[in-house]
Amino acid sequence: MFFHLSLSDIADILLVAFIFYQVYKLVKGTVAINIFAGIFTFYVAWLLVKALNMELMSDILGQFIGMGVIALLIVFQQEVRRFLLLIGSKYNLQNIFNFERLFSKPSIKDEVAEAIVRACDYFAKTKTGALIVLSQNSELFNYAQTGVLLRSIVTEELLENIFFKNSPLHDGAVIIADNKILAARCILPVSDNNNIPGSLGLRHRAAIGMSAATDAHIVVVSEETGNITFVKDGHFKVRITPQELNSFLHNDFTGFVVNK
Ligand SMILES: Nc1ncnc2c1ncn2[C@@H]1O[C@H](COP(=O)(O)OP(=O)(O)OP(=O)(O)O)[C@@H](O)[C@H]1O
Repeated sequence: MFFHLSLSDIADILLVAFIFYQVYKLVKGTVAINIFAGIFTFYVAWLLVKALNMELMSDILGQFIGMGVIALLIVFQQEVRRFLLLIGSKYNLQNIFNFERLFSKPSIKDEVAEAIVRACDYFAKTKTGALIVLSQNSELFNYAQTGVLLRSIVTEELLENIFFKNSPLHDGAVIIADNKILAARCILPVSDNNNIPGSLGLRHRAAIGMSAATDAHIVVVSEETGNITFVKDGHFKVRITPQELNSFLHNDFTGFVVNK
């Protein structure tokens, strides 16, 4: 079968691929990826029934897709707004062609892990509350935007300065992405899980909520007890040692006992 591929067809395909990539990058590692996958499956099914000339089925699916777009816009109006804002932001334009990130596995640099471990050890000894989010595949830019964007290198001194009680940035969470401190004073989603022990307050609930909503790993240091807690996938391990923290930061989860 011969088909003609014009320049505008190529531009069309590239544009669609580009938009899909941007949407995928935005939702990768968050719960929204499931919604994205669901919509995509629905759309493919619609194309299939249309190609097979199944008129009734394609009509029903077509109606659903037409209404679905409006429903999605209403349900996700905040996210859509942020997404549109994001497109024009300087940050995103700098990273828009970063295809490398899509295929590379996130890894933490030794010096970054070391700075985090030393700072957390200091927080534990001085009973300084801290909340540090480590991005994995998701950029977490939406969450970073709730705080103060820093984009600075990770040092023990800077982390200690941020969480110092009188610092204007000490409230909320620090987000570390791509081995940089992306933002401080960020607001995280608080978990409403009833099984979380009452001894764990809002800081820990925010860490657990964040780990359930995204693929991020979170380190919490309690102001009350000085305990270091590591959180991932909605699970947490309380009272970890600096050595354990170092292993977990390097994605070695031997000994990560699951608590819910
Ligand atoms: N949604 C949130 N996002 C980010 N940070 C939060 C959030 N909720 C609370 N925090 C941080 O947690 C602090 C309050 O911690 P709280 O004492 O309630 O928690 P905790 O888990 O008992 O911790 P600690 O053991 O340190 O007392 C706030 O000052 C703020 O810095």
